[in-house]
Amino acid sequence: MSARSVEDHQEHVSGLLAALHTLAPTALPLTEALGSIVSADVTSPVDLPLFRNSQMDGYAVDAESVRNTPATLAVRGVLAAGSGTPPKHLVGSAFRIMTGAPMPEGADTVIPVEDTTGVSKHAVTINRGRAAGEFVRERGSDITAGMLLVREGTRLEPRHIAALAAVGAATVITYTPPRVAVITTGAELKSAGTQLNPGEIYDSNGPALASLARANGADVVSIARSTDDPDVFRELLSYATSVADLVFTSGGVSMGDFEVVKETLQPLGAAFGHVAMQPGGPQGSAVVNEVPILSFPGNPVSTMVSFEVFARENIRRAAGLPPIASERRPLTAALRSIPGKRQFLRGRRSGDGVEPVSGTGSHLVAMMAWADVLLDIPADVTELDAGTPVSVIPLSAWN
Ligand SMILES: Nc1nc2c(c(=O)[nH]1)N[C@H]1C(S)=C(S)[C@@H](COP(=O)(O)OP(=O)(O)OC[C@H]3O[C@@H](n4cnc5c(N)ncnc54)[C@H](O)[C@@H]3O)O[C@H]1N2
Ligand code: MOO
Repeated sequence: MSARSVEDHQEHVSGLLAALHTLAPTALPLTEALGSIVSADVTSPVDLPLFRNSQMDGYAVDAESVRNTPATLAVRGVLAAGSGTPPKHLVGSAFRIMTGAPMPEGADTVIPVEDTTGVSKHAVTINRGRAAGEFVRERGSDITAGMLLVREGTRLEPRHIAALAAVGAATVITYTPPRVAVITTGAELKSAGTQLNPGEIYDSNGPALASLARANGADVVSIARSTDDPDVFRELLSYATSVADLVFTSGGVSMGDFEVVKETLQPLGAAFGHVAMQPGGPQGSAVVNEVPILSFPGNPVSTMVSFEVFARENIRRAAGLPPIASERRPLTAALRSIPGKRQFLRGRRSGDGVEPVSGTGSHLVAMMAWADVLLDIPADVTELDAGTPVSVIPLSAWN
């Protein structure tokens, strides 16, 4: 691959990842669906309430018969919630009725038990009348069949689960999170929490890429680390492509003597080259066992910026998440930028503006933790005065 602009490489990567957008949706049992993203509008198959029922424990009557109180009425029976097909109401009589019980056909009002005096099992005195319709929950007064219940793109919260359950949906159709595998490379890498020998460092790209993928809706199915031995890398790659829809690698793509990613993937038809950006210049991509591989440079900031610029929006779209829009904010301080490369500098929102928070070095992983945006500086810009509006890319996946 010859040198490319960021836009050209974005287009190339989006082409490689096109299959992520056609993953078949998943039908999830409601009890497992919390937090998943609904992949198509859900309309209600039924009216809610399903039938006309009482809002109170009391007596179902017709309003007309209790207009003048006190009024003593014959009680024809007791209706509990779940009590089946409702009986017919006879004008001037009452049924004792519980909250949620179907209203007798023809009754139009419920008198709460507090407003009555029991005379006997078969008679009641109503002490206060009510207007027709009071304390009656009409069929369909919440939602009617065919109305929109949950919109496509909704992240399911408990209240959505409640509504779906209420209309009798046992499952909900959700986006299938793309499965992502991460392979970091480098003989110098150890896991956090272990003892380092001289020259070794902790692997931050594994946790970084895995959590970036997860935060943007992916299902991270494997995180592995390879030495610089091509056989080890090949084996990890073979496993990763058997379980994932997309594989990220980090490191081993530049000009050194031990570039295991490049060495292994190039014979398989991978493209390696330079993208006119900093950080994240060296980039590789391949398709192995029909699975797209994105090979990011090993420097920690380069890896994270590569994810943000090339992978994030593709994963979000596949997962059903909305895009994260860039913002325009005035710089709080002047800055300089390298000519010929699009710069993604680390910045932090400050009031309505944005301040640069780090040097340009792509090893400055701790400084990046202070940033909440990337300042997106075009390739042809070398100097910007304080107050100049710049495009900024939010880093947080959670809004
Ligand atoms: N002669 C040249 N050297 C380099 C060039 C170049 O154009 N000519 N480009 C530089 C740039 S820019 C970058 S970015 C890096 C990319 O190098 P690699 O992708 O081959 O990455 P490594 O050499 O494996 O590692 C680079 C750096 O990052 C550290 N690293 C690697 N993996 C991890 C990890 N998982 N966690 C934390 N840190 C990691 C590694 O120790 C190195 O310090 O190449 C430049 N060189
Ligand atoms: O392209 Mo590298 O990412 O600048 O350090």
